[in-house]
Amino acid sequence: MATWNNLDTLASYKKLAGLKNHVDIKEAMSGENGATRVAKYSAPMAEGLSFNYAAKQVDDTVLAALAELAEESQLADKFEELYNGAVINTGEKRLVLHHLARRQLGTDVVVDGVNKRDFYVSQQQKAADFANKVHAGEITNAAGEKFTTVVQIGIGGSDLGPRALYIALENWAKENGVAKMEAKFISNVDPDDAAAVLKSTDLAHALFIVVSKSGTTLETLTNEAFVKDALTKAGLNPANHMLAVTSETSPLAKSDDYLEAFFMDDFIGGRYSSSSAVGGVVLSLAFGPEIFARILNGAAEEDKLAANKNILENPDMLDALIGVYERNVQEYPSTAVLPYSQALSRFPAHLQQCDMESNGKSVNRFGEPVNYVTGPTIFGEPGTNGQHSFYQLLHQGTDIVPLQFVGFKNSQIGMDVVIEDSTSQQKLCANVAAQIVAFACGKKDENLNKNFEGGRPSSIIIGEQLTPESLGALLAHFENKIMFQGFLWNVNSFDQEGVQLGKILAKRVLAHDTDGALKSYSDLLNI
Ligand SMILES: O=P(O)(O)OC[C@H]1O[C@H](O)[C@H](O)[C@@H](O)[C@@H]1O
Repeated sequence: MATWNNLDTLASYKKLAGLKNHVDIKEAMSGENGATRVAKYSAPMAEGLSFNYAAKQVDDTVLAALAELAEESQLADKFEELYNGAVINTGEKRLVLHHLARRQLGTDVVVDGVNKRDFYVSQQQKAADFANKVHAGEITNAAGEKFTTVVQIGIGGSDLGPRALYIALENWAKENGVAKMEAKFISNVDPDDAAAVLKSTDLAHALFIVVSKSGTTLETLTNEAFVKDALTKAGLNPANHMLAVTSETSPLAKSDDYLEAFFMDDFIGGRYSSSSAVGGVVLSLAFGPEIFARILNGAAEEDKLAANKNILENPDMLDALIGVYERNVQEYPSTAVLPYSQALSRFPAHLQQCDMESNGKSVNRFGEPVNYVTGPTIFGEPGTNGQHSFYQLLHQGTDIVPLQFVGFKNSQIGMDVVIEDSTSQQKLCANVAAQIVAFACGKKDENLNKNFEGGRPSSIIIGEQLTPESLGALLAHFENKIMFQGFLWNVNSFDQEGVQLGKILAKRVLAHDTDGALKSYSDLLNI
């Protein structure tokens, strides 16, 4: 059994803390040194991806200290315990089994007589069979016509991951002849969200998936009622158009109002649920079950690498360790995720939840306050768009923001044009290469307003093309990175008590049970 200790009690952490500013990135990345580092500091990921950390503030000395930290904090042992079914989510006393939904790792985990691997596989099979029947026209609307659109109703983890994955493969699927149904998403309780989607959707040919692990989320239940109302007003029977994805213990599971229900369980956290039926049903309907299976395979391949004890061969663990060095030793408050891929436009939004809801904690896994900083603020946008927006602060602002770039050598659609001797894809990739060096090396100018200090660290994940497999590997990389960081900070990354208070107060506002400032704001907003 691994032992769980606070980061600041570890001898290896104290050693690491002595290496503050050990590497001058500007110097390290200039001239031939830079070229040597780019070749040397790269770790293969699954599915042809690679994690290049040449422009991070590391050298062999820092890496050796990070390896000691990984060993002393027993990261690999903790991961092994997690996927073999230990109660890692101490706050809710739950297992953490999203890796098992990808089938590859670990022994069989049996809870209350149920083999969990078999359970997840059976739900995937059920989603696959259902999707195949919809595509074949064996499951149709009341008029016997095929469904053409699928609309997911969910929020947080029941929206962000599946939506990011759908958008990531939408064009790829069309290009590769596997686009089966258009997918849309309703998440916000703002009535304009549901209204806009409903107005642009052919209701008679649409399937709606109500996705809520708990089955109690206000926004989702409200939007479900909103959609049912629209279906009824259109003369359609909601029971012929609605599906549910929920946990077996949720109130939704007991309803007969759905054409079909698919299940996950309490051992898969909302923000880690893309690999379960939460992502599986919508993605199998949109692209076919084979494509969803390919995403899972990519994730499973990355998970295998995450089990490696050697940090130089474990890009997920290494990324996590470098992130903790940046956060706790270098004291950088935030991290930007910058995919140079329009298809990944919602991936940073997914990571915002996955990372900040997991590691935005002030107490350790035993409920005691920690004396060090934990999860950084995460934000991001695709490049090159971000360059024309917030990169000013990243280049010349007073805070240093570590950067995580993602880039692909090839586009998904392949349509391109040569303008001034280069393709658009080449321009995209040229920009990410330029940014890494600009951030690291800077450029001296006598005019301080035009001076670039440099010394701003970044890493890049490079792939051939964004495919189902590489997307799965990318998803798993960040999930595993976040998990390892939670282990290092000794926090429970798998609960989210911090979201409760706002929900409780909103209920009080709606019940007119307010006083003080809550009453004043309620009045100002005309509630
Ligand atoms: O899937 P649900 O139970 O409806 O939950 C949806 C989301 O809402 C909650 O407030 C949590 O903060 C998220 O972790 C969760 O993903």
